[in-house]
Amino acid sequence: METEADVLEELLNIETEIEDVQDQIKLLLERQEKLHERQSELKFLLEAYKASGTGNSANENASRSSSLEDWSGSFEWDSQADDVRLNIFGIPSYRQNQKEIINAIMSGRDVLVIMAAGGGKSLCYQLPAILRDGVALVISPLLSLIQDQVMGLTALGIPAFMLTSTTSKENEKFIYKALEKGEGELKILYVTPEKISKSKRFMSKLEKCHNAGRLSLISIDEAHCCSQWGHDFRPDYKSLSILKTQFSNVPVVALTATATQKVQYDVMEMLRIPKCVKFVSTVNRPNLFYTVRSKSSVGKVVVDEIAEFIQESYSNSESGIVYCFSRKECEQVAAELRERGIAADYYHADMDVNAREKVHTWWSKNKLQVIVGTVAFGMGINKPDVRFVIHHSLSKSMETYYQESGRAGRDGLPSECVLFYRPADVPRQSSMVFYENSGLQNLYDIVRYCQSKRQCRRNAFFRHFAEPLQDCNGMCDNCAFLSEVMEVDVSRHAKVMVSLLQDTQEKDQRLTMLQLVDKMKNKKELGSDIKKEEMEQLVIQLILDFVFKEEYQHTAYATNAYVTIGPLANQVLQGKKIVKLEISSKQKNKGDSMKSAKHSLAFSGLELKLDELREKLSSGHGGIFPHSVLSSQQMSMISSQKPSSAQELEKIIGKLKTEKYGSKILDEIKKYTGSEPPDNGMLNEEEGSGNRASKRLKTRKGIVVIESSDEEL
Ligand SMILES: Nc1ncnc2c1ncn2[C@@H]1O[C@H](COP(=O)(O)OP(=O)(O)OP(=O)(O)O)[C@@H](O)[C@H]1O
Repeated sequence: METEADVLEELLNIETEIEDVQDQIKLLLERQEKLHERQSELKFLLEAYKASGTGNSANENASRSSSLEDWSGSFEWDSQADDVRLNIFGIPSYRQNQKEIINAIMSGRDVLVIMAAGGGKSLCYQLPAILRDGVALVISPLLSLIQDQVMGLTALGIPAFMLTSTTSKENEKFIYKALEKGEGELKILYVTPEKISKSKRFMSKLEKCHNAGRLSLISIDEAHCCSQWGHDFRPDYKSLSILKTQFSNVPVVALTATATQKVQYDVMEMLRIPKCVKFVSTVNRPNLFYTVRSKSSVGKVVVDEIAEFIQESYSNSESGIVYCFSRKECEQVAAELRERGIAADYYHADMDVNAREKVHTWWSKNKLQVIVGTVAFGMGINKPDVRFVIHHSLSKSMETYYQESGRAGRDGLPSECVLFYRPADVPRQSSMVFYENSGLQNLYDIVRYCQSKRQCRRNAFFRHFAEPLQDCNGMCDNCAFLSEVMEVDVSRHAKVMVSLLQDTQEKDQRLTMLQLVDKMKNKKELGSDIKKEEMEQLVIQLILDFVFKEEYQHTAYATNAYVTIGPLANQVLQGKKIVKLEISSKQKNKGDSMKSAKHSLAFSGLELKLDELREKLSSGHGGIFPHSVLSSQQMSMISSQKPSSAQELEKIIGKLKTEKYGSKILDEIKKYTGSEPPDNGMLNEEEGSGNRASKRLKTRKGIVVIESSDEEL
């Protein structure tokens, strides 16, 4: 006979089960959304494969245009464009996609350009701006970016101006006259998006310029700021939709370094350019070496390790950035690096503009080696020779990390990106991003990147940006150091953890991640077979696997993140879900790892430069260098990495004398020139008749072995 208590119990059980089912439905719906997203990405990829007609070559698909139109052919402006490129910009040849983009713009089409940092986006709109009649309008989000661009263009003798809060009355008058009446020389005008959204006066002058047929093109830099899904949404970018509506016959060029499929669609919609020609270059940055290092729970140890890394690897004051989570942390880390003898200063949004500008300028002029910044130190950094970007803590998404780490090596030379990861940093970030669109999903993606000890870091980027995989060439820690990683079954630990958390919740109590790990220490039945750090890793793994979830509580001062039971917790309790953790069985000596990384970097740097030499030497000389010196992948990797001067070459190859691989490459050179390199001075290129290519090789080798040379390549 059922009693009232029995009924009540069953009712409670059913209610709990309903909640459980609802959680699972939510989870499945989220999963469905992700699958839909991936489905459309894969369809896009398939189209790209078909368009290239290759079916399976990742490299050939690294650069994609959305339409089958051929923009690489001959156009009537070719010779004029070549002339401007060479004689005004001083650029000897186009990089991947540049010519095609210029041709599409010159043909009057709207264009969306996705090109990695340092890829050369500016030329794509600046060159057509010079070729086309009239004034090109460029919208760029930051004053500092605009100032740099205008300064650079002015130095090249191009009539470029900006209309911002810093513009003098005199210049403003000149600009308005030029727009309205076509008086004076104005080819490129930079404004911030606020000008479009807030200045009626400016918009009316622009309209007059357009009505007189003098608005040549509209370029929108950092176009991802249009999208709420992007990592840097700016409300003022929304108002840019007016441009295409008002000036429908003027080509719009939207440019950004990164945009997922979702962001691309969003940008096209926002800017009203649905039929634009899309040029997507690879996100691959072959010169960047990606590493994730485990981060100590002791703050001083982390700074010690960062300082050691900088002093060991970049003792010649090579520039770098250290990204921190908070303003306070920035100031602290900068001070501690200074105590350790490193010229470092901090940069964050809480400083006044002058102080920030001063730090940025000092760093740009190499008077300061390291900037320790928050995300505020972001767009507008165009220093080409940043050799390392260190993340003192986790970024909030893969996109943000790609952008921030991508500030390294814009000059194409080998550079390092190191992320210090500690599971305890996850709740710090999650309590900041959980209210953002897809904030947690995005954060968990980068957390997966950090937790993995096996997956190629580069592949994680390719997957994230839905791009065909390319070879990493050993340029990430997981590919370069095959440390022994075991997949350990920790289902037993997970079960105990779930029970513990359930018990706590039943008592109406909450636990943070660290409190949960702390309580696990007292569970004698588990022994001590997994360490505290691994236990932390396990909590995060369980969050990623939907066994746990994070919940937030606001206090007057902060938002706290707690770990609570997630939709798949019962599966673990019932033994239906196996939980595995990647654990390094033999921790590699960090010093050794970094040294090998340096060798690997130096080697790849040498190969980059040697391939350049090989290409140059073999052209017209029947191939003096054998292909065996370099793999074809390395050669294809090289083609986009051209050193522009002997100085660049020298810097890399200067290591020949000391680095492990130097002698190997010297031997190769000897083999193919048949002689020792001259150990003083350089051979005159015009000297002698004999094998000129071989002499030129010796000449290059002169650069290799001699400290100084100003010969241009
Ligand atoms: N075809 C080329 N050959 C050699 N150098 C080039 C070429 N195109 C551009 N560059 C140079 O490459 C550097 C980076 O170019 P640019 O500033 O346009 O990059 P970007 O794509 O805008 O990068 P970011 O997104 O980081 O701002 C500049 O110094 C530029 O002069």
